[in-house]
Parts: sequence; C-alpha cells; structure tokens
Amino acid sequence: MSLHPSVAAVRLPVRAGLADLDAAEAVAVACSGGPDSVALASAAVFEGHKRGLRVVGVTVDHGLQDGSADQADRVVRLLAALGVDETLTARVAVDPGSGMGPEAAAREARYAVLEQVATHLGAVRVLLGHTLDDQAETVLLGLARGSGGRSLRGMRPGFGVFARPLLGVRRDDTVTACQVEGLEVWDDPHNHDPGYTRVRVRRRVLPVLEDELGPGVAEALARTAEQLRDDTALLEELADGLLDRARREGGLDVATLAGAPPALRHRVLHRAVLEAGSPAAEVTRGHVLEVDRLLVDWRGQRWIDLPGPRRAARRDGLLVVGPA
Ligand SMILES: Nc1ncnc2c1ncn2[C@@H]1O[C@H](COP(=O)(O)OP(=O)(O)OP(=O)(O)O)[C@@H](O)[C@H]1O
Repeated sequence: MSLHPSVAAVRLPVRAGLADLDAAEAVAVACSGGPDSVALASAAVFEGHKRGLRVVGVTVDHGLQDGSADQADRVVRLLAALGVDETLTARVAVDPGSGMGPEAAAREARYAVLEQVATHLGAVRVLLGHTLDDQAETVLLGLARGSGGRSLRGMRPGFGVFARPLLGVRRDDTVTACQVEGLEVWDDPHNHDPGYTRVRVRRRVLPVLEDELGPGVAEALARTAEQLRDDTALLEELADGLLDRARREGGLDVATLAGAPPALRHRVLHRAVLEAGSPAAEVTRGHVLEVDRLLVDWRGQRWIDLPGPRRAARRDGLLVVGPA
C-alpha cells in the first residue's frame, strides 16, 4: 500500500530535520495531544527509530483547564501506543503576577520546562508542532498590528534546542495524517473560542482570503516571513556589532549611529532600550522614534522618559539608556 500523501507530507520534513543527529542520540517531541503535535510525534517515532534515535515525549500540564491532568494522561498513553521510548508529564504553574497575559505566561513557562525535561531525558533537540498555518496567522496578526520585520518574520524554524519541522506543512495535512493513521486527537476548546484574535484569524479571516485571492495565500504569507527572516538576520548582525561596542564604551557612539541608515538605528535603539530594562510590551515605535531624535534631530532636549522607568540621554558623545 502506498503512503498517504498527508502522512508523507508530515514525515518528509521530520526526516530532514533529524538527518544531522547520530544514532543513539535522543530527540524529544513536545505533544499537547492536538493534531499537529500528534502527527509530529507519529512521524518522529517512525523516522527517528528508522535512524536508531531514541524518541521521547514531553507533555505539559498547565493545570489551567478542568481535567487537564486527565488530558495529560491521555497524551502519555497515546504516545506510548505510538511507540515513543519514554514520556514525561511536566506540571507547570503559571505565575499570575508575571505581568504577561495568561497565554504568553503559559508559553514562556512551557518552553522553559520543555527544555529542562528534554535535558533530563538526554534529548539534544525538542520538536514543536507549529505548522505553516500557524506561521501565516502570525504574519497576518503582525500586519494587522502594524508590526515591523522582527514580528513579521514569524516563528523561526529553530532556536536553541527547539526545532519546528512542520513549519512548511499545512494543518489540513496534520489533521488528515492523524485520521488516516487512526490517531485520536484532542480538540482544544480554546481553538474554537472566537474571543481569541488568533482563532478568528484562523477560522474567519484566512478562509476569506483564500476564497477571494485564491489558494496559496497562507503559503505566500509564510514566504513573506521567510524573506523577512533573511533581511532581519542581516540587520541583527549589524546591530550586534554596534551594541557590543556600546557595552564596552558605556553607551552608543552618537556620531557613528547618527550616520547609520534608519532601519539600523531604530533596531539598535529598540534593543538598547530593552537591554536597559524597559519592558518589551510597553516599548512602542513612538518611544524608539523619540530616542532617535536625540541622534538625528537634537535640539538640546535633556532626556527622553521611557517605560521601566528608564531614561535616554546624550552624554559626552554617547547616547546612554539607563534607570530614570
Ligand atoms: N501542553 C503542551 N505540552 C507539550 N507541548 C505543547 C503543549 N502545548 C503546545 N505544545 C507544543 O507547541 C506546539 C504549538 O502549540 P500551540 O498551542 O500553538 O498549538 P496546539 O494547538 O497545541 O497544536 P497541536 O495541534 O500540536 O496541539 C505544539 O504543536 C506542541 O509541539
């Protein structure tokens, strides 16, 4: 019997994503029980074992919903049935006082614990099930917020120990792959709650765009992200150099930075403000442009107030950002 195209669509990038690992190394799959990460786990077991890798599962129970412990147990059983070598459930309490929204706080806590558990299990990589649809939604959400390249570049295919091998795979394929493999997946009620902007983008906005503009819109949005990733990588590299120098010299050299193109100036200033301790969620483009005026349109202003509270000021040819 030939392989179903959706199963092949999921396995192919997983195989490619494991190709650099040596036999007997371990890879972890982060599984929520939803179709994306279940299809991912199935493909990882198949492709990983073929290469002699140990494949371990990790599921995180945030305890945010009733029955979440049962849900975690179901994922553990499902992963065992798939043939995963070992699965751990990590229970994480989300800090309500973190200043982040509950979703962002849960995500932050999840990545931290996934990395710890993976290390504990001896895994050199942690696979996440984000798909091309997730990427397209991220780009659309960013566009609607007026975000710059750093947001519109979307999710990275890899960062630290994490890898997202399904970033080029449509969600329809993960869902179909689970169906044809007879895998019972969890239908997260959050994914139906129109109170979430992402859910509305997924269920209402993207389908309209695909109807009106033709299929391939999601792929096009994902390509936008990819192109911006290249552009922003160059910008980040240049910014790194200027920020390294600023750390050595106790501030950003005004003459050098004032002569730099706006895209680079703004990037450097944004990062300098965050490094000085202004909370990311509170720093707007308006703040960055105001600090920029200290460089390119200086009319003797003494300092600029920033969230934190922090303050940016010119001092002896340097631009310094620090506590107010
Ligand atoms: N509770 C969890 N435990 C382990 N991994 C998780 C958990 N929640 C999310 N992940 C990982 O992060 C990826 C993206 O999560 P997100 O919440 O965006 O999607 P999801 O709706 O949970 O997707 P899926 O269809 O895989 O369940 C998942 O595919 C999975 O790899």
